Amino acid sequence: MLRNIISKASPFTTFASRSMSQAAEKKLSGKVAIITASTEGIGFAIARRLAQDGAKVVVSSRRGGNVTRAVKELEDEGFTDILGLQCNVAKEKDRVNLIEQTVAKFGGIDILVSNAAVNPAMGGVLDCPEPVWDKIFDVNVKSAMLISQLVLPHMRARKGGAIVYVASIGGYHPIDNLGAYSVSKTTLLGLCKAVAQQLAPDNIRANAIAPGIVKTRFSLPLHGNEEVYKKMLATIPMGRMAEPREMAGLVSFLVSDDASYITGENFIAAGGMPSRL
Ligand SMILES: NC(=O)c1ccc[n+]([C@@H]2O[C@H](COP(=O)([O-])OP(=O)(O)OC[C@H]3O[C@@H](n4cnc5c(N)ncnc54)[C@H](O)[C@@H]3O)[C@@H](O)[C@H]2O)c1
Repeated sequence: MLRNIISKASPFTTFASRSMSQAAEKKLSGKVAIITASTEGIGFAIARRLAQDGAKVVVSSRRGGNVTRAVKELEDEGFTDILGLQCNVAKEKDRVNLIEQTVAKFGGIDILVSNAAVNPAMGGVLDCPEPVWDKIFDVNVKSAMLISQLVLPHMRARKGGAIVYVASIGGYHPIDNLGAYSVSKTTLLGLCKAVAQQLAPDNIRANAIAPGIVKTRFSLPLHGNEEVYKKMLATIPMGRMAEPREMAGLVSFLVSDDASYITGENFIAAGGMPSRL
C-alpha cells in the first residue's frame, strides 16, 4: 500500500524537483551580454542587473581605468563571469575588438545593450554647430547601427538574440537645450524599429527604452543646480528623478525569454513625463 502511494507520488516528486532546479536557474543563465558605456550610470546598473540574472557580462567604456574599476566592483559583489574591455564605440578598431574578445572569452553573443551617448553642447537644434551634430550622430546613432551589424553573425549563429537601444524621453518630445541630442534619440527609436523588422525572421529581437531624467553624471546639468533641479522636478509627475537601477529591470525583461514575442517596441520609463511623437 505504502509502496503504491510512493510510486504514485514519484512523478510528482520528479516534477517538483525539476521545477525547483528550473527555479534555481536564473533567467539569463548561459547568455552573453555586451553593454556599451557600462562603467557608470545607467549602463553599469544594467550590467549589474544582467549579471544578477545570470548572464556573462561584458563591461566597456572609453577609459581603461574606469573599466578596471567597474569590473572590480562587480567581482567584489561576487560575480565571476565579467569581462572588461576598453571601447570607444565611435572607433571601428575598438568595436571589432569588443566583439572579437567577447567571442574569444565567452564563445558567442546573445545580448547587446547599446547605451553609449554624448551631448557635447547645450542649445536648440538650429544652434548646433556641424562638428557637434556630427559627433552626436556618430556616437548616439551610427555607432549603435555599426555595433548591431557586428553582433549579427554571432546572434545568427546562436539562432537568436536580443538588442536594446537606450534612447530617451527626449526622443519623443525634445528636451529644452538638448535639441540635436533629442533628434538623435528620435532617430534611435526609428533605428530600433527598422532593425527589428529586418531581424525578426532570424529570431533576433530589437527594442528600445526611453528613460526620463535619471540621476547620473550625464544629467548633471539638470540636477547639479538647485534652481534648475526644482524646475525639472516640476515637469515630472512622480516628482523625482529616477535612479539608474530603475532602468535596469526593464532591460532585463526585454532581453529575457519573458519578452520572446516583443520586438520593434519603444518603452518609456519616465515617471509619467508626457510623450508625444
Ligand atoms: N541620465 C539621464 O537622464 C538620461 C535620460 C535619458 C537617456 N539617457 C541615456 O542613457 C545612456 C546612459 O547615460 P547615463 O545617464 O547613464 O550617463 P553616464 O554619463 O553615466 O554614461 C554615459 C556613458 O557613455 C560613455 N560614452 C560616451 N561616449 C562614448 C563613446 N564614444 N564610447 C563609449 N562610451 C562612451 C561615457 O563615458 C559614460 O560612461 C545614454 O544613452 C543617455 O543618452 C540618460
